[in-house]
Amino acid sequence: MSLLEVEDLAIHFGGVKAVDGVSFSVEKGEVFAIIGPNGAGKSTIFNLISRIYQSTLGRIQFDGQDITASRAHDIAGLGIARTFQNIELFDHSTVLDNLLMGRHTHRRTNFVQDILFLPKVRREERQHRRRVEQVIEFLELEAYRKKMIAGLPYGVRKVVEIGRALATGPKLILLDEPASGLSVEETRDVAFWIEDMRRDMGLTVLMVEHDMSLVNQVSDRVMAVANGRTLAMGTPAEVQAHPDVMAAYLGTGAAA
Ligand SMILES: Nc1ncnc2c1ncn2[C@@H]1O[C@H](COP(=O)(O)OP(=O)(O)OP(=O)(O)O)[C@@H](O)[C@H]1O
Repeated sequence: MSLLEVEDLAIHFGGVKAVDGVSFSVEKGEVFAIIGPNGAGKSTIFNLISRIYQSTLGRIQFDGQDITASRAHDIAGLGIARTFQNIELFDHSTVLDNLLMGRHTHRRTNFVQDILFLPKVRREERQHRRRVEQVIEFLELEAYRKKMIAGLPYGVRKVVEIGRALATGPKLILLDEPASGLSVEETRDVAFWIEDMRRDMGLTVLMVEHDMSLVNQVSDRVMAVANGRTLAMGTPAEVQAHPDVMAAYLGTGAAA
């Protein structure tokens, strides 16, 4: 069974069919990219999977469980983490604290146990810190651990955003335009990290991305969407050569 199965997913905002009957599945350990012109419905697909939006129609299954009606704040606990196109970090907290906040979905102790700082709480706290330290090492964030988010360069904040998602210990990570606003060198680093996430952490990656160099470098399969519908699915080369995809991008050159 696939790790993620999306069947006939649709959401309508008034008259706008933002997503209009999309089906795809992502296998465990796969890097799967969704591409498409602006307004195609890519972020809306992410918002449906992370349960920020409720679908009008369709079904989403994750790890053998129907999550179509799950609550957004239960999603991280199930093993799905995401990053946002517009970076959603706490600007006036340090890198370390932002990553520790990512761990809160795993809190198994209650308020009274926390106040008394029982051994169980201390053990849990050590586990959180261990995981966060692994993420800091993995993403080479040592130099920034005590720095406030607000003072960091954009490229570093993007990496911390990935770190916050990784700190939750997901099975599936949703990356919303991980290369947007990054330099060629920074994009190359993101490509290495995506490959390492898969190889060293056994993660499955679902990514929305406009940067075709990144898509080509890391994706096993690509789905192209336009006007809320699937245009083509296959290897990066197959999808970019598809006549409907070329027509959808005509004039933008984005898929060239
Ligand atoms: N909450 C909402 N209310 C109304 N319309 C919405 C809402 N969210 C998305 N849409 C509409 O759904 C369509 C798809 O938007 P979406 O943001 O998913 O596109 P996208 O492919 O992610 O675009 P981009 O590449 O520019 O981020 C657009 O027409 C958008 O205006």
